[in-house]
Amino acid sequence: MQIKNYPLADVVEITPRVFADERGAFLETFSAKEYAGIGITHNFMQDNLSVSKKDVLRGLHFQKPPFAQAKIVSVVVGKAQDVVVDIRRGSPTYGQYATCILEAEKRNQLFVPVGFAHGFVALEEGTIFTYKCSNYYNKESEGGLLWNDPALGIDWGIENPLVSEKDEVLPTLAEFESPF
Ligand SMILES: Cc1cn([C@H]2C[C@H](O)[C@@H](COP(=O)(O)OP(=O)(O)O[C@H]3O[C@@H](C)C(=O)[C@@H](O)[C@H]3O)O2)c(=O)[nH]c1=O
Repeated sequence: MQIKNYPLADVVEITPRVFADERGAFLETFSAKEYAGIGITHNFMQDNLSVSKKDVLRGLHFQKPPFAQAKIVSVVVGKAQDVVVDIRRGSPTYGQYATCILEAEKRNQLFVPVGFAHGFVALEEGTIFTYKCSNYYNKESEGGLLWNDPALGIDWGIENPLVSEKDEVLPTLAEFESPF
């Protein structure tokens, strides 16, 4: 398992060890024991999967406490540009973002801590994005930030993403009060 730290504290990219042989490949995508060794001690309660057309952008999302979620995100088919924004009040990197290309071929994962807004854009047709969540979905606890807020200045790498109506009306950083 390879670990890469990011400039935003607690965000970690994990690349599990892949055992390749003449049949194909095998890897452990999660092990509570191994991940606890790098500080990820959450009790993961829900696994999600989404399928996206090329240029679909989902985000930026989070759930408010007491339904806040840490996530381990990855791509099993295709490729996505993943983005996390630090919304922890008092954090030295509040309002800053980090980005990571998640690729089925690389098998890499990103750990998204509680206190981050999360989104991604699908870079290939039929991108299948999977993630583990440390809390259950709770509709009333949904929150978000506007993906193209100039104050965030996120370079999504594409011109005209396909964004849901719900995501087009999320607040900007200036309009928003972080629950974290
Ligand atoms: C997230 C979620 C959605 N749903 C339902 C609600 C809705 O009818 C349908 C689609 O929901 P959304 O449009 O919110 O799906 P989506 O835009 O893919 O939402 C996801 O975006 C990424 C960036 C994240 O980080 C996730 O945590 C999640 O917020 O699925 C659930 O039943 N359970 C869930 O956990």
